[in-house]
Amino acid sequence: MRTGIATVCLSGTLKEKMQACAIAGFDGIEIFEQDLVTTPLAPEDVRKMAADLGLTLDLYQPFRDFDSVPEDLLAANLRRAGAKFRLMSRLGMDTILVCSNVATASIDSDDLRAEQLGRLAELAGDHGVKVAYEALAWGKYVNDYEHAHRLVDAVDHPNLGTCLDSFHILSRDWDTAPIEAFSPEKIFFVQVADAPKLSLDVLSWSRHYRVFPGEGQFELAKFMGHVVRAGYTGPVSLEVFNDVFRQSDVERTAVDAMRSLIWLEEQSAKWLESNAPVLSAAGAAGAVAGGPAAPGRRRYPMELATLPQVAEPAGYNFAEVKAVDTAGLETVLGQLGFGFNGRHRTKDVQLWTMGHARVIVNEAAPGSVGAPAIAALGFDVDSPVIASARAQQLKAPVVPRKSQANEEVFQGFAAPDSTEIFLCQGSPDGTAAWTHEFGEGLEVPAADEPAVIDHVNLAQPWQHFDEAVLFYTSALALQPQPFAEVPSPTGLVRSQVMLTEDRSVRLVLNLAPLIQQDGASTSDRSGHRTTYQEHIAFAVDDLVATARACQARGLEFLQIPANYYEDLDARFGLEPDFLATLQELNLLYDFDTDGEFLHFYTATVGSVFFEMVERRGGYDGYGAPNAPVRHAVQYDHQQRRNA
Ligand SMILES: O=C(O)c1ccc(O)c(O)c1
Ligand SMILES: [Mg+2]
Repeated sequence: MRTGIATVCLSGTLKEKMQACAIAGFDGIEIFEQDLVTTPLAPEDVRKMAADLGLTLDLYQPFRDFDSVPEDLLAANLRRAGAKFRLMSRLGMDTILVCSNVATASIDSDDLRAEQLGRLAELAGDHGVKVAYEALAWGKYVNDYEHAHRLVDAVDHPNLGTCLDSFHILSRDWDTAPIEAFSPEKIFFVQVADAPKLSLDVLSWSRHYRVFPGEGQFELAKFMGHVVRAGYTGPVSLEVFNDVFRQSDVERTAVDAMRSLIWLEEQSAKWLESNAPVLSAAGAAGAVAGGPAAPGRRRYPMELATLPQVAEPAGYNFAEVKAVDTAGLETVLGQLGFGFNGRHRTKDVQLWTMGHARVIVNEAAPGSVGAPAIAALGFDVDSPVIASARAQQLKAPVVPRKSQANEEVFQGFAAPDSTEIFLCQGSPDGTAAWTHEFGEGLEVPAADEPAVIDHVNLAQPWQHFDEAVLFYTSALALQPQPFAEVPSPTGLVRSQVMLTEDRSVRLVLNLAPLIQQDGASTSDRSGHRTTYQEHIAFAVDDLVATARACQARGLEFLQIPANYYEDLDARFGLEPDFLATLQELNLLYDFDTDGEFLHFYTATVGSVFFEMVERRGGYDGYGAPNAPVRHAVQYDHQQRRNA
């Protein structure tokens, strides 16, 4: 698959964008007119720079409001087109994108459109260039890709074809299957963009909220499957208008973009394999009569690369918190019921366990880190080597892990928020071999609480949220859920759950408010996380008993306001004794058709706090109605601490 990206996706000057695209490994680019008009480089210099960088210049765009116009305007439009065709020859480019007309003063006649597009195709032919006609989702009369394609067929000129842009097609919910019947010579270009499902007018949605494939909710593998089956072999090019990407670090965004195409290529191959067309009677000759046709691998003109295959992780292996002064963390873990399982033989780290929940406390060198924070997560996978190869092919940055002989070597990567992700060998009984490297001979029994890590909640810098969704989807095979928005005193917190089918891994990504509670910015320009509160949640069988035991050990609970319990009672009409117990112990509660949820939070240590949860029945959420209470109480604490 030939990869491409439109310059409009990225920040910076044309030169910076081109360099970033080359570094990220793109085959080619689309040049947006704005980027060309505003560059001091001559078209010939742009052409040379692209050649030097190994980039093809695949598409010049956009050319607007050409069709469906009165005769006098057509003459002006043809003159305008001629100028652009001459510019393209200086750039060495052969394809221009022409969008369907959005002007209200245009004329609704397909005959007129076909005639005018025919004149444009003639002129393009004279200049040796090609016109790719795209139906904008908000085009005045042409807003459906099949309509655009019918016009192209009616004109039937070798210099006129269509541009298929997944956004314009999927935002309107058009069926993508008819693409397969298009003649591949008439598909001049394919653009891909994903998007979250929003109820917003389609133009605003398109211009501000497109995201890279895998970061939104469109069925792009299916779209691509139909494109591949049509026989298209040209570039698959990202065209993502996004307010965040346009102001983020250009090289980093280009890598995120490239990752999305590598992933989409694999997903498209998978879609084709699992949706292989049933062979016709003639095609199935030789197959057992009447039997189902074998869904064998079919070859298509476009070659699709695949990646090392990984299953979803089987669970959390460990969570690691890091601090210079670890005393506060040790106290809270002990009060929660964790047992100290000794120090590592060669590293300055401690192991704390409760049931199968393992927390590593990393004693950082003075000055190396700020407040205590979540530093790393370990996931159980079938094969750490295969999972690591996959992550590397998806351009995940490798983190070196120093280790001595006889010690388990973890394969590790930096997630977009700089949390280190380690791929560990899973075991059927949930144990971890590496724990032998801790406290040899010092057999401290873990508490008898059968706990596991239920979920981990990580704050994401605002400019890397979408990148994180794609990272965990593509590298770790977690499934993104639709995002929610939680009101907090510092803003609306975007919260998105990533999970495995069986829920053995639940990872919650929260968009850190721009200004955190102490007034500092949550991330510096490079996107490194500073100190937004994050947490690790453990699941137990009997939360009330756990809370009482924690209370007896002196745990400082997050104090929940009385108003909350009045509201709970109003909403659920709880049994008075039960309600009194919840209030006495600062427990939060939720109920839905699947089951019940009880949970509590600890006070915050540095930027980390802990949560204990009990899931009853099939409750699958996280107590979302309680999240605003948690945010408000934590904010209040912070204010008082700062006062
Ligand atoms: O938003 C637009 O106007 C616009 C322009 C060119 C495109 O290719 C496109 O998909 C949208
Ligand atoms: Mg487009």
